[in-house]
Amino acid sequence: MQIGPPVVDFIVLCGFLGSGKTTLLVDLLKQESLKDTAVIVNEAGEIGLDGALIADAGDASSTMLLSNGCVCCSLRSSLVITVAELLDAPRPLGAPPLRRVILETSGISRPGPILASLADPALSTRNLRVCVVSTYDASQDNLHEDNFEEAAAQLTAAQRIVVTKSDLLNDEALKDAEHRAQALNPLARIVSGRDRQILVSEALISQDASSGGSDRSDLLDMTVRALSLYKPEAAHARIHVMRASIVEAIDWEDFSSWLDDLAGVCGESLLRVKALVHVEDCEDPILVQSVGTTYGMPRRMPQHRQSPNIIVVITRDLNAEDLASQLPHPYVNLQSLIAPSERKFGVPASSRLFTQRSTHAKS
Ligand SMILES: Nc1nc2c(ncn2[C@@H]2O[C@H](COP(=O)(O)OP(=O)(O)OP(=O)(O)O)[C@@H](O)[C@H]2O)c(=O)[nH]1
Repeated sequence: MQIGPPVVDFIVLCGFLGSGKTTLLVDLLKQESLKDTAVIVNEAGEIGLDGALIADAGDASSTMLLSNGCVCCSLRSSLVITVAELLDAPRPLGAPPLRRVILETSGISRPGPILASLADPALSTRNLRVCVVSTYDASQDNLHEDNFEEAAAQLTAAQRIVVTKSDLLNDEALKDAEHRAQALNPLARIVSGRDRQILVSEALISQDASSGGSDRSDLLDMTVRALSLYKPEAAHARIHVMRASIVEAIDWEDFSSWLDDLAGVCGESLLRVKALVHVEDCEDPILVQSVGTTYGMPRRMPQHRQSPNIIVVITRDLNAEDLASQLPHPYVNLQSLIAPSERKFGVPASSRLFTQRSTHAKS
């Protein structure tokens, strides 16, 4: 029996300027009848061209424009109001209940503040199931120094990275682009392929895209798989993927203060944290995630009682050694996913990517 309002999938579609967000959304609206979907378009300028293209493309039940500002900074309260209005609005005659909202962000938006806005008390009871999807332009350097910070924030926040413009590349170059995208964010699922119809619906409407992987019972498998696909040789020089191990048993207060210290030490350089940890004072492991320095609500995960600890941290311009020296901690040990000796020699064995559940008592 469902308690409370029905689940509405909220897809934050991000990706740097020109990486193919609008084209993806327009293609989706052309190929599917999406009367259960609303679209919100945020454009940093006044012109509203993307909004017009999208409104023309299909039959989403409503298209709303947040223009002349960026949804992650100046328009944060407008986003909350717009989403609340969409959820409260009576449905058009004959339209099914609203199941999905897709927010196309401006190319310069960062997902962290948007996710924080969606956690606003005005929306927190609305049962939004949020998923970040980011486009990755296979034909060029997505992390050019002019756009590095925003693009890094977008790609590392994503549960799904959609490889766009594959038609411009041969098979080998496309594979390289997929590996580069995976190495930026081993926690993301890479959506790629030459069949546009499949790509578009896998990117934006498949069940997987909606759940974001965070509450799926195969979360562990997904994470192990993603990390095992990590190609060290494709790693970006400024993006550091690390794993942390719990050296001795730890309680929740110790672990959460480590998370706070991590955010404090890294500041803007912290891009993503995903952790499933066993703590002494809870029988269930706890899942906690951040996008940027914004942590979501920790959640008990009873279905993962047998899982090992999984703690993955992604930063920019700060490596594990830098962090270890600034964040000394007796119980948590951070290591780079790529040992210096492994950089040239391929994929680390997935069995080494996780710490076993500690059985030590803390002294
Ligand atoms: N060849 C090719 N071109 C594409 C593809 N996707 C997008 N483009 C082109 O890339 C340019 C930018 O695409 P958009 O969809 O507007 O990109 P965007 O991310 O919405 O851009 P902003 O709104 O500026 O952030 C347009 O000229 C598109 O036609 C693709 O899959 N293949």
